[in-house]
Amino acid sequence: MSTSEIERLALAAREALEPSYILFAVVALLGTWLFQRYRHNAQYKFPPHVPGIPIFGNSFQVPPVQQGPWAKKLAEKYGEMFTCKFGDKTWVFLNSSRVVTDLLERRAAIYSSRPPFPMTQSIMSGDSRIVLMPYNEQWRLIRKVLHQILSTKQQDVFKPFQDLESKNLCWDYLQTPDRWWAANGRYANSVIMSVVFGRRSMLDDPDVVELFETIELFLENQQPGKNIVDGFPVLDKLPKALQWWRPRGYEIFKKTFRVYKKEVDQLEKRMRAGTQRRCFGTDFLKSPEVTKMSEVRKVFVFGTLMEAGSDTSRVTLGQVIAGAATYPGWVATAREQLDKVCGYNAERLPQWDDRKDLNYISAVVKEGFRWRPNIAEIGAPTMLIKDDEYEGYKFPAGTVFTWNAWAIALNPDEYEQPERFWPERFLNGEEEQALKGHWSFGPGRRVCVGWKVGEMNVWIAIARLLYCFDFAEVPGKPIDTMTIPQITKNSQPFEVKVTPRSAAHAELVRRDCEAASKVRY
Ligand code: HEM
Repeated sequence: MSTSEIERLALAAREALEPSYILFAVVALLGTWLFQRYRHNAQYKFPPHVPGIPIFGNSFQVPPVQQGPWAKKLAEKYGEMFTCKFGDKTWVFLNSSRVVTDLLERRAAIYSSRPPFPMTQSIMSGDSRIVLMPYNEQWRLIRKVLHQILSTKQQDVFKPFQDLESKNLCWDYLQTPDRWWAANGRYANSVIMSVVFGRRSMLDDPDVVELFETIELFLENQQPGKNIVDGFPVLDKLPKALQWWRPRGYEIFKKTFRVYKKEVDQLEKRMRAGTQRRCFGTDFLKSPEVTKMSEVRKVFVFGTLMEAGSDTSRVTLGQVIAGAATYPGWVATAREQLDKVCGYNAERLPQWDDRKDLNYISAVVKEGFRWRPNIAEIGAPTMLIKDDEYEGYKFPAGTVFTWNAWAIALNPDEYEQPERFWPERFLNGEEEQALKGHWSFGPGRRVCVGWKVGEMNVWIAIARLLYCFDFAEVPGKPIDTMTIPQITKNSQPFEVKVTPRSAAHAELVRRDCEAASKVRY
């Protein structure tokens, strides 16, 4: 190719990147696509539409964070179902347990896929985050791997780590009570790190801090309306050079991959040196499943475990603490049971074996999941893969459905006095059935694969914290439980005063928990 030809092509490429050309290409592509979609969807019938604007629909109405209260208000206006448009995606919000059960559970075979997310899944996650994978063979393969480590059969693997780490948690609360949020994060992360990588994590571990940063980057970008290409996946067909969001997404991918891979590299190094104790990671790296995965996918299996296993328990512990500070009445009831089992004068910490005698604590944990479902405030979107009809509506394949978590959890038709933290509502003989009575782990086949680990993390930690510590609102800084932020950049989402229940309880923590903070592996 001659020099002048190269110059001509370079000029053409520069011109192609002019904003007016990009705009023209985007509008032409979107216009054609939307027209086709409009004609296609005209044959179908949806629940009431929330009015939006042409092309973008409701994309600019949805708040960037804390969408729960927004979607709850709409449910109050529209009833059991309503429809929104986010870009070219049609979302149907399911606002009652009845319709969630009917569609996402009973018809799970066709309601369990995910819509395409070119930004958050393809670019930012190298197509490898299980939570966003379509319902296909790759999802099944990874789900099976995760199930092997997280299922209820694995309880005995997790219990000793949860025992040790929750003692360390009590120790941290005693030593640095104002760092309770960081302590929750360390606790949850260290349980999963111990099982998966055979190593603990300590308070202020820079790798843990970075991990929580990548989680928040993902959560921020996953909000509907945040990335135009996730609203209009057709834009992914533009030449890569015209995709202005791509470099930002790729930077996030690089950071996320680096954070995950660092742990995997260190694990492999310890394995080569013969110093690594057996753990999930050592077994997984030698398993036949791993040979069917690319390097990125393998690293993301580890990353998913670290990520999903850390933030969720940290947040739920925070919710129960907020519930204790704002509705202290139930704490007294919890302590009646705890004191009866563990002693009225701080004789010993609650143990796993006490669980059968501490059904009130199991009810507290369930109420903690229900009360303000902060992990997925408007649920997680699933995609219908086949046309379907329901109660007079006709949905095309490709429609997105979600359970409106905040709206259901706070609906008085579903729960009496829903805003109140009231564990008694779960004292119904089903205290040990952690998935029953709320949707915080999601419905149907995409139900959280780590629910048992998460529930156990919260159970033992809360039993011990409630036995040993008091939680109170800070004078002049009441906790607004309806607006506890989801994304906090590693700072605590609200202020709370943590003090030992008595000198005897402080002494118990010193006696039984200090040693846990010194264990190293
Ligand atoms: C502590 C409380 C936890 C809560 C409230 C929670 C909540 C959720 C929710 C709402 C979903 C989405 C469900 C759906 O799409 O329908 C989910 C998915 C998931 N969770 Fe959890 N989770 C928790 C703990 C954990 C733990 C400890 C792990 C792993 C160590 C974990 C791993 C996952 C994974 C891998 C998925 C994706 C599953 C899939 O798409 O097939 N979670 N979780």
